Amino acid sequence: MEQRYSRESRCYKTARIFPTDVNNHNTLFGGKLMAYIDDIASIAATKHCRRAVVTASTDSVDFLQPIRPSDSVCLESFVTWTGRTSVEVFVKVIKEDLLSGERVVAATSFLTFVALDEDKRPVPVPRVIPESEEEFKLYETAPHRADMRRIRREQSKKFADFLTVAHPWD
Ligand SMILES: CC(=O)SCCNC(=O)CCNC(=O)[C@H](O)C(C)(C)COP(=O)(O)OP(=O)(O)OC[C@H]1O[C@@H](n2cnc3c(N)ncnc32)[C@H](O)[C@@H]1OP(=O)(O)O
Repeated sequence: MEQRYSRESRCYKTARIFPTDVNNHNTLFGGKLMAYIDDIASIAATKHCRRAVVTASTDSVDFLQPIRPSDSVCLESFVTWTGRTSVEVFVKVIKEDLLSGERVVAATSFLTFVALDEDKRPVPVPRVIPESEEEFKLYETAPHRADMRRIRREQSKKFADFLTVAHPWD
């Protein structure tokens, strides 16, 4: 079975916070950060699988600290765990006060991507191998998150079956 190190999927993105990126609290708009997260996570997933991938779920996004226009924001992303055809990707968001240099973890996120073959069907992915302390911690705790995802997915499907597809104006 093919395998790859977590570091082989690692990628980074650093950005300034522009006036058009902030909300009415003058902090980074959550939707903007989520777009950055999905973007960088999809790159990490693709680097690991070297195939087309789709986002199956954004499992969690925890906004831990507000990000201000005086900060830069640095996102780091890598594959932490693999199922048969899916990969779990972790994104760490570090904000840095550009004048003082102080850095804080401002947000964390887990996402699941599924690799697809040429016919858009799920296809097996290479196994991931952790190396650093952080990668091991994320790898060891992943089966629990995968169980939670499976339960949530089943609940989601049942809930979707219950929901009406009628438009409110029908
Ligand atoms: C990069 C982008 O912007 S993509 C755009 C947004 N994403 C999309 O449009 C994807 C829409 N969804 C789909 O196409 C499908 O639901 C797929 C491809 C994600 C899954 O297809 P399914 O037919 O349900 O596949 P299947 O049941 O075989 O599951 C395949 C894998 O996906 C995982 N999976 C499926 N749905 C979810 C979910 N909601 N959350 C987490 N994992 C999931 C399964 O656990 C399985 O993983 P495993 O093989 O590692 O055990």
